[in-house]
Amino acid sequence: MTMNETAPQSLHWMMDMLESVEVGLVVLDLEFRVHLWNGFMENHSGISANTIHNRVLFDLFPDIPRDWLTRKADAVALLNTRAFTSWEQRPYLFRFRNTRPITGTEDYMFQNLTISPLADANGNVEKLCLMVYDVTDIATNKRALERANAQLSRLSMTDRLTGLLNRATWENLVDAEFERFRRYGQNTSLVLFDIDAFKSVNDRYGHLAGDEVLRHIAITTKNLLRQSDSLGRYGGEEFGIILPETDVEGARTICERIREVIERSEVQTSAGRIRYTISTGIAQLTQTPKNYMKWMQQADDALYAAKSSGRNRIVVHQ
Ligand SMILES: Nc1nc2c(ncn2[C@@H]2O[C@H](COP(=O)(O)OP(=O)(O)OP(=O)(O)O)[C@@H](O)[C@H]2O)c(=O)[nH]1
Repeated sequence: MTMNETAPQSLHWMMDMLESVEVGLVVLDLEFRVHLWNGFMENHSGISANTIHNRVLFDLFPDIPRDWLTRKADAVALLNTRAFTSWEQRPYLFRFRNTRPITGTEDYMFQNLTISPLADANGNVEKLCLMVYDVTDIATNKRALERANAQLSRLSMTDRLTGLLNRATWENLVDAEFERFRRYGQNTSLVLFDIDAFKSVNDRYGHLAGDEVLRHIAITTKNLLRQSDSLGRYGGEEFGIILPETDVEGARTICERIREVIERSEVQTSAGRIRYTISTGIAQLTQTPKNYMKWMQQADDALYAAKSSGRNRIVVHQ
């Protein structure tokens, strides 16, 4: 406002600005009746200022969390201070459709909200101003970044071909299980298994078909295990399972089931139908091994014994 302007003129301009600013402005009295509803609010709600004038906000917006907003507004009026809520605490107050073309992936407009006290000439707070900021772009970017980060950390823990835990991640779990045993002495079994004569599968059907066999073994085995068991791809055609709270007899039963299901399966590949078998070594954790690597060595010795005694069988480390 400059000195030359008359007050009504400046008021007119200011009202124009309030009308057209890209922020939602709502003035409410302490009964939540609406006294100002700017263009932003009209455009996004489809409700005109004339319609909503003097109406109680909650009557036209039954979705607004009444208790929450009342508590906030009471505090603002009582303390005569502003309150702020970000989209991360509450994605939106007014359920407006997202109209941004670029961030059209989100259905609703994300909003930051400020509630300001409006005092009269005597300093009494009788009205409140809600300022509604459209932060859909920021929220969408942040969410996309979070999703990308989550995917990256998932990728760095898993094997690309089979989606199973990769060697490093799985070995860490073996180590953790070993430490748990040292403390609590629970039953735990470790399993290593390996596809028999996999080289001849690759030689006969090609590497891509070999890859399909690896995916088949991953899905088949995973479906036969419990959520609490940890399955990993240890090497090329070698896999490992940690079976917590499982003694050697339990482990043998599970491994026998896996062995049988695989022996009966036929993998449909682009190069033809492939049948295959696996050899398995089991080592239950006892006081003997000094570290988890020794425990893995025991399972690997058992696997070697299964291979050298004819394949398609299970050997338990004694
Ligand atoms: N298709 C495919 N083959 C792989 C992959 N990783 C390792 N291999 C193959 O797995 C085969 C392993 O061969 P070997 O170690 O001789 O073992 P094997 O032929 O299974 O014989 P045994 O284990 O003694 O029964 C090799 O031909 C590797 O090329 C992979 O990611 N994809």
